[in-house]
Amino acid sequence: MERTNTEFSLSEMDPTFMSVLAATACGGAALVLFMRYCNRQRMKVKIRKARSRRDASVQQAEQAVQQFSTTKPDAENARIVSLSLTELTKRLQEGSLSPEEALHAYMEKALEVNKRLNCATDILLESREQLSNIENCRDGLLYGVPISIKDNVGYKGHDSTCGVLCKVDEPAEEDCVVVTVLKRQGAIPFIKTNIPQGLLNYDCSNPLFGQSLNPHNLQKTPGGSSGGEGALIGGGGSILGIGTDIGGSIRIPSSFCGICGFKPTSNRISLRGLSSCCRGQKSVLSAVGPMARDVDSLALCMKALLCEDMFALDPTVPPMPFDDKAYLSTKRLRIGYCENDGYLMPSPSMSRAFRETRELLEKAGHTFVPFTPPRIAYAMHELIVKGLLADGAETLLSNLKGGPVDPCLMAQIIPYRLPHWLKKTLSVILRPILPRISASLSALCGVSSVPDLWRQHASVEDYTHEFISEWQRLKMDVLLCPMLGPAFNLNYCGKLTCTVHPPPSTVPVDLFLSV
Ligand SMILES: CCCCCCCC/C=C\CCCCCCCC(=O)NCC(=O)O
Repeated sequence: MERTNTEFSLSEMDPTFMSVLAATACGGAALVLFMRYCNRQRMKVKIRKARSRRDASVQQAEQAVQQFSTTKPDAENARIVSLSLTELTKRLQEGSLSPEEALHAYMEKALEVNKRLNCATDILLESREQLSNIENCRDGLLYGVPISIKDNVGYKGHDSTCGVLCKVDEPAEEDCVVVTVLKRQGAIPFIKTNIPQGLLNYDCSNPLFGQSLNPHNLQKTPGGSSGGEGALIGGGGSILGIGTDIGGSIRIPSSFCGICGFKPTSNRISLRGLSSCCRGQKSVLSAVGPMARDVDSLALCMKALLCEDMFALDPTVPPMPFDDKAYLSTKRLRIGYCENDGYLMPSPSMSRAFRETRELLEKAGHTFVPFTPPRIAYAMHELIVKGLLADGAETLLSNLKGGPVDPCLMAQIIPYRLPHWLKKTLSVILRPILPRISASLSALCGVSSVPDLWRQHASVEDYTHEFISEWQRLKMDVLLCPMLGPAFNLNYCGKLTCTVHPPPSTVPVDLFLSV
């Protein structure tokens, strides 16, 4: 057969051209490999830097504690860290205990807990400098109380990493509003605590600081994302901590670690100066709140925060002080209850805890009415998942760029990374057999346009009113519902958000209340 003049074989090509082609290909491949190598080195340097900074602060704190114990050998540290917050504040205010003693007792205990649970990301050595003018805060509600803050709570001169590499070496220029107000109330932030990478997860591990462990069982997670707080407070290394919560980040670690946590309405406490990996997301709002050993401590912290200072520093916060009358009221309540929302079934131990709580409250004279949250599957997929990831997870994924993905997040991230068309196709194929996975995959695509985002926001608004109307129709004062728990195994939480069915549990649990 005759050849056309456009056909030619490789063997007939000019050897010089061939060599240039081969050299270009090799050079290109070498360049890619070199860039990858450089990127990996940069990544390692950042991780090493963050860790060594944390380790150096731990070492300096150990020395400070050592030094203090030689100058004050009779300090009753074990006794100090066993006091409740009410007792501690009383002793500090009457002067039978100094802020210096309280701080060093807690620093010693926190360092011990951190060794066991790996829950600290930074020790705030400035806390010792704060002691020199702490007398100016003598009238503060938290005068001399050492407190812990979650990694993403801005503290001047320190990183708020959110567990991602791109936020290393980006120290806060100022204390955030919450820290400023707490300091003015006499509190002494002395430690920052660990989080899961990107904060959108219920475990507590990231490539910078590693995995935090549960204070009651080292095989389990403390939960997330305020997991370092849960571990530290549950382990006795802090008496009061500050966490943040969008979809359970205060409540879940509180449940897993056997402590109390409170998620106020968003913007009841200022969010100014806090770090996030999905800033600007407005469908499911974040909130700052306290975590502690008992409910009275949560109330005291809320009371301290809801003051003129906060309302002046962040005028977007409604100037509503803490309602002492409502908190102290002994009025019988009308309590809505929902043991099973039909979407996530509580574990047997959590059901038992729920029923025992209900019985106790009924005996105390409170009235119970059944409450069913409206359209729960729709709310989960269309409002929560679609809202949190309205951008198709682009912002979260861009925050993870340039670094390894933590094993606790991997299962959750894989579907986020699928191309849009594949998520949509899989969603259609899976609809008849796995309707929840199908709905989640569709929601993971996010919104398609600005009008679609507005529609999503409008749907959230409508749902909120639907929920409130049902609450009002039943004349409820509060709602009692179970919390996720007991604590899960390490690395399980990312899979939970993928499979969205209840975790099997054989661990007996005591009564953990989410307030
Ligand atoms: C096979 C495909 C199914 C994939 C389904 C994945 C659905 C996951 C969607 C969203 C994840 C939601 C995680 C929410 C975690 C919230 C934690 C939190 O409150 N963080 C906020 C904070 O710390 O401030």
